[in-house]
Amino acid sequence: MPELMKGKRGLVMGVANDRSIAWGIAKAMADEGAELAFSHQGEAFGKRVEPLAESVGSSFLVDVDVNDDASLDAAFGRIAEEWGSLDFLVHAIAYSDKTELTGRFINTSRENFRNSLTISCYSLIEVARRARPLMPEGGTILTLTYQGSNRVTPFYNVMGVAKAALESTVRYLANDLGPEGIRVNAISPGPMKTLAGAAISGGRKTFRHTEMNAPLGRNATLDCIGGTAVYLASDMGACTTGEIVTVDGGYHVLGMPRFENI
Ligand SMILES: NC(=O)c1ccc[n+]([C@@H]2O[C@H](COP(=O)([O-])OP(=O)(O)OC[C@H]3O[C@@H](n4cnc5c(N)ncnc54)[C@H](O)[C@@H]3O)[C@@H](O)[C@H]2O)c1
Repeated sequence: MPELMKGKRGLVMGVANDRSIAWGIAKAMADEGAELAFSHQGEAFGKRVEPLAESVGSSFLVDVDVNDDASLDAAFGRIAEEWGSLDFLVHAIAYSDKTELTGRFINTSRENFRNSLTISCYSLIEVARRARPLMPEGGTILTLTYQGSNRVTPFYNVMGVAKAALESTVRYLANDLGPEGIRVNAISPGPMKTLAGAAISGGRKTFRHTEMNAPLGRNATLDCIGGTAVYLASDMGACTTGEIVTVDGGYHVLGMPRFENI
């Protein structure tokens, strides 16, 4: 079996548990021979991430809150010290106050707007700036988005705006870093049953609706998302940057649901 990520080292940010999209990506990367470091948000998540990291042969954990510059500096400092370079980075981080992932969009507060966009979008710029000097021979940066960025999805609210900004950020970073051989792409999975997914009101209905109507009749899986991440981060994706790759059973091509489902 070919090991598409053999000899490549990557930092995976955003594993909270074994249902996290970042974990699906980490497993796929490890299966293809990558060496991994993990960032976790705080000690409680650290305890959950530790055994998962161990199961893919990694004991390289760093505690990062993307709102805390010092924790970002420390994490990238350690990578520079221990590895000297980085081949890929996975940014699977998003946050909005749960109370605004329900009800009407018009009630979005300034504080939660600022916080959601800072954590879910601006943090990609922060990590890209720190990863860049560690990628002198080029590298890959991946983030995660959702189609609520360009189509209204019930209760996705401010996260839709944050994901639209994130997708635009992917294009600007891709253009900025392309001449240095650093590729920046996003994967846009359909709804997944994760901690972040559970924060969105009516998440189960969105999951079921997508599954019922998607051309493939199925939702995304951690394995499918992981496989897409391997393609984008490996040399197979060497000519692809600034792209949003959708992994949703084809749901995004629909103009309206099947008649039998209306
Ligand atoms: N679940 C879905 O339906 C779905 C669909 C498409 C895209 N996504 C995106 O996938 C990404 C990963 O989410 P997930 O669904 O795997 O959920 P998850 O809850 O497993 O992961 C979210 C991660 O974000 C981290 N995070 C939040 N605030 C942070 C901060 N201030 N500093 C550092 N880390 C922070 C959490 O610790 C957690 O590990 C997110 O960007 C999410 O928007 C999710």
